[in-house]
Amino acid sequence: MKLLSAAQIRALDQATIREQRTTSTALMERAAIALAGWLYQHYTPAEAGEILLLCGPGNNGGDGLALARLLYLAGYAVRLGLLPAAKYSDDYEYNHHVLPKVIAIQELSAEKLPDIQPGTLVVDALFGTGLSRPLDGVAAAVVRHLNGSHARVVAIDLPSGLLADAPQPDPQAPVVRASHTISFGLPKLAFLLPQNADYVGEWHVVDIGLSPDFIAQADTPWHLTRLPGTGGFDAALAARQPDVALPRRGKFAYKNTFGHALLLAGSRGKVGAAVLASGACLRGGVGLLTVAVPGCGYDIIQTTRPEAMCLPDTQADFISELPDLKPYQAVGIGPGLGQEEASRAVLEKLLREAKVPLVIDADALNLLGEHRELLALLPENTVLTPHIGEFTRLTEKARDDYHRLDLLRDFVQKHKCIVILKGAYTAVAAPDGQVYFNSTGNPGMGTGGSGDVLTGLVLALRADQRLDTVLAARLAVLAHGHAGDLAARETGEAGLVASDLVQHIGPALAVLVQ
Ligand SMILES: NC(=O)C1=CN([C@@H]2O[C@H](COP(=O)(O)OP(=O)(O)OC[C@H]3O[C@@H](n4cnc5c(N)ncnc54)[C@H](OP(=O)(O)O)[C@@H]3O)[C@@H](O)[C@H]2O)[C@@H](O)CC1
Ligand SMILES: [K+]
Repeated sequence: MKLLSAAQIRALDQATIREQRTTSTALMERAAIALAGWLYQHYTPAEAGEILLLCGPGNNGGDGLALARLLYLAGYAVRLGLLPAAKYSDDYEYNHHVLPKVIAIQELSAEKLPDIQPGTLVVDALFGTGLSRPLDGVAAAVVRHLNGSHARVVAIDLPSGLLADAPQPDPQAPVVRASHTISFGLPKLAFLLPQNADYVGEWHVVDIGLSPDFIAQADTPWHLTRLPGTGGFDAALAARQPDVALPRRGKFAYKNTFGHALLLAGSRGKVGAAVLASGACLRGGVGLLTVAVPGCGYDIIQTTRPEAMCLPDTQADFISELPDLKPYQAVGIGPGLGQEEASRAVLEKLLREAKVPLVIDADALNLLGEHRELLALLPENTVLTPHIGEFTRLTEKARDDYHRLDLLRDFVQKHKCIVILKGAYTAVAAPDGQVYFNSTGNPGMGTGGSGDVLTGLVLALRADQRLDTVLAARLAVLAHGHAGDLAARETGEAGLVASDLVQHIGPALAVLVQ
């Protein structure tokens, strides 16, 4: 699914009106009906209490006015706080005109702020995608008052003051802190960035029938990868056509189709990383797996992973030798590797000699960060799986999340590689600069070894001869997160450990088979 800029969303609204021979007033009514439907589902009139709708002068405010009318008609108690302005949008004017006269209206001013008690349900319809400057004056006073009130806040389309697709020009200007944000048709890039989490709260998408043709043709580097069906996501967001699919295994498929992977992992005290990554690789469907470990890891791998072959290094504590690469269709390096000079030399030799896809993680990334000259050796289509700290070591400290996305796109385009930047909405960045955010996973996955599991899974899918690199990376990230969601249903988020992820990779991948 694509994520569009504010300018594209405005064009999408216009295209929808044109193509469907409707009017902007009718489209606003659809938006209001969808919002009302969401509110009916989440709050009965008794749970909602008297709802305060704060409306700005544009179409976001128009949505708020139309919603107030529908809520009133459905038996909810509502009152309005309207921002004074020199000019109002036509659909605002229309919806103001058709308001039932019994609804109480307060004109907002800095001197006379609305009564908001802790727990009051407030709908933020001040500004949406038309925000053209940081909030000041009455609008800023109202938002500060709202943020200080401990109200329950549902934001329409965007929390007011937040831009859909760019950093805030004035960090001092206030932004509404919503509990829920309800977006029309598509989520917004801003929702996926950690710096906005406190403003956006939980976000939801309601379908208002915006032009599918316009969306299909829109050009954007930003995408969200969803699970097929309804699993774990908003119904309106669930992919009818899956965003990515794992091809079914043919009846006569041979294990060569699924490849022979080599994993270089582990050092004294960190052989567990090799165990986790190799387990994930096996559960990820690899044809054959060989694990190269330091001598101290030999018995461990042979015991815990009887399905894998094991190559013990002559060094007991760390990896110092690169095996002959001929038998393998993909090579992964990094989990628990340590940062010994001998291991760095193995990494360098691998980068120079490998003719097959590589997956680079953890300590191997730290070695690349410390020896950046090695980046020039990265074979095309190598997959790197850094978390934010590791990515910073490879590039520079980002000013904010948007700057980090710029750094990410520059990096993959320069090095012709794929970066899986791990986080709440893990981003898969492709060499052409396209970025695919992930929609699965939960905070329980922020636990030791979770990254090792992802590396093993990416390695398995890179060894699969049927998949291209970007598809393999997107599938691995989606299945990894879904495995975490399945596991958390049994363990809870706090009780989730990386081994649980390995156990759930099979069912998580099965959902993606088409
Ligand atoms: N189009 C459609 O069919 C549909 C659209 N929909 C809804 O429309 C929303 C977009 O509406 P919109 O374009 O009217 O923009 P909106 O966010 O209401 O604000 C613009 C107004 O605010 C003003 N203003 C801006 N910044 C300001 C500031 N800092 N401080 C003070 N004023 C400021 C600005 O003034 P100006 O910049 O012109 O001076 C203008 O008057 C979208 O988010 C969705 O909710 C849905 O109904 C679906 C159908
Ligand atoms: K809003």
